[in-house]
Amino acid sequence: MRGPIYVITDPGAALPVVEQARAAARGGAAWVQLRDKTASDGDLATLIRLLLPEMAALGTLLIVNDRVEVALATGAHGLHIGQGDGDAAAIRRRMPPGMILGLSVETVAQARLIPPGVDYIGAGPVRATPTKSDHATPIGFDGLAKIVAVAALPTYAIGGMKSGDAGAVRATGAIGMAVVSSVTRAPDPEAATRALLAEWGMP
Ligand SMILES: Cc1ncc(COP(=O)(O)OP(=O)(O)O)c(N)n1
Ligand SMILES: Cc1nc(C(=O)O)sc1CCOP(=O)(O)O
Ligand SMILES: [Mg+2]
Repeated sequence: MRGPIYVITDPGAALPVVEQARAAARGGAAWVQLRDKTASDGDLATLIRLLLPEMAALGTLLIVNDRVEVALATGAHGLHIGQGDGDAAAIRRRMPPGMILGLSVETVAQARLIPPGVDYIGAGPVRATPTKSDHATPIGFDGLAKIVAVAALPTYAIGGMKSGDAGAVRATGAIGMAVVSSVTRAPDPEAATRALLAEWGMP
């Protein structure tokens, strides 16, 4: 199984997205997700093609948020979609073998309906967060534990996750945490990633 720290980039942070991704990978993030609602498909594809070999060399998976066509065209390691981003089963059928598909899950009811072919879920928001203005109702750690139990898939906690949360996340059965601001808005994103990893008992 993949490591516990999943970093999602933020074009609103001071550091350029490309440097956020590099810092997270150097710091030991198992996953980096490129999330930019406004970038053109062309610019996003250029960024993915630049980062893919760098991420692969560091053992980090590069995941694309939302953009099915861009993820497929660039050969990204994976794609992350939310409940409103399309039919996961239909998208899976278009993906080559080995490409990773992640799905957001906000409720136990959604967890019961995860189609085959989803590789992992991001469950949340655990806490309310200003990073995603349209987030669902926060589920807390209790809600997270219920989703983990029903989904029976590798689960990353998301939404307000920060230093000090590793124990509570682990207690729910989730395998890690997905973070935006805890890393991308830290003074030193590489060190912040490393510190989160250390809290999970990873070197
Ligand atoms: C790992 C992970 N989990 C959840 C999300 C949220 O996806 P979604 O609900 O589609 O919202 P947007 O990120 O598209 O605003 C995620 N991106 N990553
Ligand atoms: C991208 C995203 N998805 C969420 C969900 O609940 O599905 S919460 C979120 C933003 C998480 O940002 P931060 O780590 O800064 O709180
Ligand atoms: Mg989405």
